[in-house]
Amino acid sequence: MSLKMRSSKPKSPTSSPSLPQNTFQTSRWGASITSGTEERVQTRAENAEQALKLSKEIDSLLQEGRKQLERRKKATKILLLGQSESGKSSFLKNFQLTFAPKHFDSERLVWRIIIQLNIIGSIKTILDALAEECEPLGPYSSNAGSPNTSKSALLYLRRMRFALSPLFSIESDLLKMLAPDCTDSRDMSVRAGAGWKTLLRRKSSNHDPSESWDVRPMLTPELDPTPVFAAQRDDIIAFWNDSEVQDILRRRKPRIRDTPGFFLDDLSRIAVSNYVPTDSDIIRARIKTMGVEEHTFLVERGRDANTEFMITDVGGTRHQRASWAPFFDDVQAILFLAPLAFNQMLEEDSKVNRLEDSLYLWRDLCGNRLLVQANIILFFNKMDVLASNLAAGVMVKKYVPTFGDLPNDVPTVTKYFKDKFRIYHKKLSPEPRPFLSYETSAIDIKSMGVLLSGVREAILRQNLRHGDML
Ligand SMILES: Nc1nc2c(ncn2[C@@H]2O[C@H](COP(=O)(O)OP(=O)(O)OP(=O)(O)O)[C@@H](O)[C@H]2O)c(=O)[nH]1
Ligand SMILES: [Mg+2]
Repeated sequence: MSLKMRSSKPKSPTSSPSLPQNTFQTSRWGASITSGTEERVQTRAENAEQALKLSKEIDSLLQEGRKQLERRKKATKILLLGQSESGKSSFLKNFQLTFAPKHFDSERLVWRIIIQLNIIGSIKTILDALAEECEPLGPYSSNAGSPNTSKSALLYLRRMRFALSPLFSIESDLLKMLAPDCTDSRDMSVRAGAGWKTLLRRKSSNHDPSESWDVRPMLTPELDPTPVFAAQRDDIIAFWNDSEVQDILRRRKPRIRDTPGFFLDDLSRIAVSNYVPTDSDIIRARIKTMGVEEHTFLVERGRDANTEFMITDVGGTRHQRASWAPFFDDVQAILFLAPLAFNQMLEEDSKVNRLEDSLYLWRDLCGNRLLVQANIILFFNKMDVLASNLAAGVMVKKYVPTFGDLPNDVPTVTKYFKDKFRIYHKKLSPEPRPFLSYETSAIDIKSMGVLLSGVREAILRQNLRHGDML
């Protein structure tokens, strides 16, 4: 629909032959019939011009609205589901990296801060582990602690705690700004729609997007951990590599290397003043999702350039799952992520095994009548973690006795659990539907790019078949 104005543009009053130029026309006191008429004509002309401008603006707004609606109709609509830490937000980042790399790039420095907060979290985990060993009666006790630890460990702990205190005060200030509900970066979560990325961008010093990412400090000095990391780099690396610290950490579970957002092995590269996160760093950065986040972005290149993605990412902890259902409607595919974490417990409930929890969730989804028409694709994510666990000698039968004496290798273990998911899918689906599953490692960005392109194609084909995309 186009909004057309009936009036045509009137001739300019100054060009009208009926209004001869004379000095009174411009004189304030020369008000005359002639000038009054001219004023009216001029006002009318201005009004008409304004109306025309408004009409054009409305036209272009309507056109933009129409385009948006068209894009939305053609959008690829995906819902990411799965327990907390299953990798949903990492999938989202991979989608953005694959289909909207410029958009992904524009957020690079925002992720630097999250990665730095992740590192502060890991340092705190080490200090806590040391404190439990060396100061069992609290930080003011003179007790040397467990017989396994030396007096020098206690001194080391106290020295590092003091040396790194500026980092902890920056952590506290950053969290107040980003995630006021959290006091520790290890629990850092941001509410959907809180606009934390925008907040960080706004706080950044004027970054010129035409420049490559550089050493420019992103935050005001009091809020920027970068200089402190750069100054303490060698001490932090030595602390992390200290043999006594490593001994203490070896006795603890979960292994610090298995915790999300672990970057201590990369300190020599990251704790520098000109650190810019790599794509892979960004995928590995950890921040918990709270609530439901809807992400919309345009495909930036290729034959589908300018078509839209709408990806809904949800928080996966148990108490958040009730909020998923309203988003089941109107999606073309649900990607369900289920890491084969047979040897781990949920963070929010240490009595519940993660794999069992994923199976429960899967059963609920398969049997859900609201989802009878939905395309559900299952991803056994974190395959690299499974492989490293099995390589380290973790035995499946210790956690899942029915696994028995089957070979404790990746193909057998994967098939064993995949069959369980397949059986529930067949038994509980209200109507027969194909069982689609893939094994992934969301931190392997190259393979993810290929896989996600395939997933998108499949989703589009499916919709073409149903006529929705035409
Ligand atoms: N090693 C490894 N780490 C992964 C993989 N997928 C995700 N991660 C990491 O696991 C952590 C948790 O991933 P997220 O994507 O934040 O998990 P989530 O499902 O969004 O979790 P919630 O937001 O709490 O529901 C992050 O640090 C990721 O980098 C994977 O395949 N392998
Ligand atoms: Mg998340």
